[in-house]
Amino acid sequence: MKPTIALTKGRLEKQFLEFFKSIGYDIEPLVQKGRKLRVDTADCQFVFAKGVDVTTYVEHGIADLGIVGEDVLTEFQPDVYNLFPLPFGNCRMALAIEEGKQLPNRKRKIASKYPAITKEYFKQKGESVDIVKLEGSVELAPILGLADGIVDIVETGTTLKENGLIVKEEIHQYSARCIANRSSLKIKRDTLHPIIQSLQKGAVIK
Ligand SMILES: Nc1ncnc2c1ncn2[C@@H]1O[C@H](COP(=O)(O)OP(=O)(O)OP(=O)(O)O)[C@@H](O)[C@H]1O
Ligand SMILES: O=P(O)(O)OC[C@H]1O[C@H](OP(=O)(O)OP(=O)(O)O)[C@H](O)[C@@H]1O
Repeated sequence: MKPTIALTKGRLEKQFLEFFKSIGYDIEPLVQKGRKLRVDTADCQFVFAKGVDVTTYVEHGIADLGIVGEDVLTEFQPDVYNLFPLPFGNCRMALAIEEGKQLPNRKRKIASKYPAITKEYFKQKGESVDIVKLEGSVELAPILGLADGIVDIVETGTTLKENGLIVKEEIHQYSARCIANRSSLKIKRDTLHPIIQSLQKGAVIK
């Protein structure tokens, strides 16, 4: 049986394919997949899902391995093996505010797609905040007066800059990670070993 790998759709998918090709795997069936969500290559079966769902498929053993952002692992704390970092998906989590403004001297309102990371960050600082959960375009929240600041992913900084925001504090650096189902790793050791080895070796070389 081929190993099943759950791959985060979108940004990480594109970067993973480049990486997978660079370490010698045939990605043609993946490039040609169209809207298919399950695709076989010579070596593996791939399923495509949103990041948090990747962790769910791996946690339940439907996928043996997963490729997911470390931000998702930190936010949702799935019960999986967090195996090793991959050389793509680099970004940072940061607290950002409007340029030229300060956080107010009252209980702060912070908007984020990552309420658990936000809560933990302010808890470490000994501060209780009101968290407003958003699903995207988080940079809008301070501009429109919904929040005093945001906790969000920053890569190039373009989205912050073009919306008049600046990083006030960096919280964490992240990359993509390879995760594994706990029992697959034991039961399917022989099937998984070669692919894990080459992903890990490729990640070190890059
Ligand atoms: N601007 C970015 N630059 C680099 N990596 C990013 C960036 N934004 C997100 N990421 C990383 O890529 C992963 C997938 O992000 P992506 O934007 O494709 O999906 P998402 O925003 O989490 O969900 P959605 O599918 O709703 O857009 C994130 O979990 C994070 O690790
Ligand atoms: O620093 P940058 O390179 O500009 O990237 C950062 C932006 O990318 C992500 O959003 P995404 O594009 O996933 O859209 P979303 O806001 O709808 O989640 C993230 O939430 C930031 O908004």
